[in-house]
Amino acid sequence: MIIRKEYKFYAAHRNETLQDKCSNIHGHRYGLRIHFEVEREGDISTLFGDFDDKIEPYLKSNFDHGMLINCNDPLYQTLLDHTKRTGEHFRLKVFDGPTSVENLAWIMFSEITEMGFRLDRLEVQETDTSTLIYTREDWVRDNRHFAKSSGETSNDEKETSETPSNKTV
Ligand SMILES: Nc1nc2c(c(=O)[nH]1)N=C([C@H](O)[C@H](O)COP(=O)(O)OP(=O)(O)OP(=O)(O)O)CN2
Repeated sequence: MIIRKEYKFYAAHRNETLQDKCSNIHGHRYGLRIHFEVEREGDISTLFGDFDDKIEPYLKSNFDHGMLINCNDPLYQTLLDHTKRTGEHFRLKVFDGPTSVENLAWIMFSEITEMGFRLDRLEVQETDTSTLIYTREDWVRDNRHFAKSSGETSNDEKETSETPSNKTV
């Protein structure tokens, strides 16, 4: 059985690796459709509120009204220097690679799995016309890829030992 829950957050980012408009700092209203695998016990499965109790604070503290940033982007150091100089802090979700919707989906799939949920798929809508549908198979394949690229043995369903944002897709 699948329960699909919808969430959204607003965040800035840029893709400095694309030599086009996307290398400018810009923002999106990211739409999420999270497909949770659930089992019913008696008349009901997981309560809808049980998902919200974990996902909403996760999005608020990590993403909403923040910036997705590649730690290899020179802009990241600029932001850190600003914080050092002024004491002003920003909400930054740090990626170890470009802040593509593919990398975002992998990080979120991993971190929501870490909360104890089992996901069937995760849909991330970045613009009015573009949505990434990221399945469990995609996630397992990415885990193997990252494990191989970091020379670790991957236990398929487990994310690699490093935190998700230390990897790129
Ligand atoms: N495969 C991917 N392609 C693109 C990504 C991505 O993460 N993965 N990201 C972008 C940029 O973030 C950009 O902001 C969106 O690009 P754009 O071409 O404007 O996207 P749409 O055509 O979907 O936007 P509409 O406003 O709906 O026309 C680019 N590509």
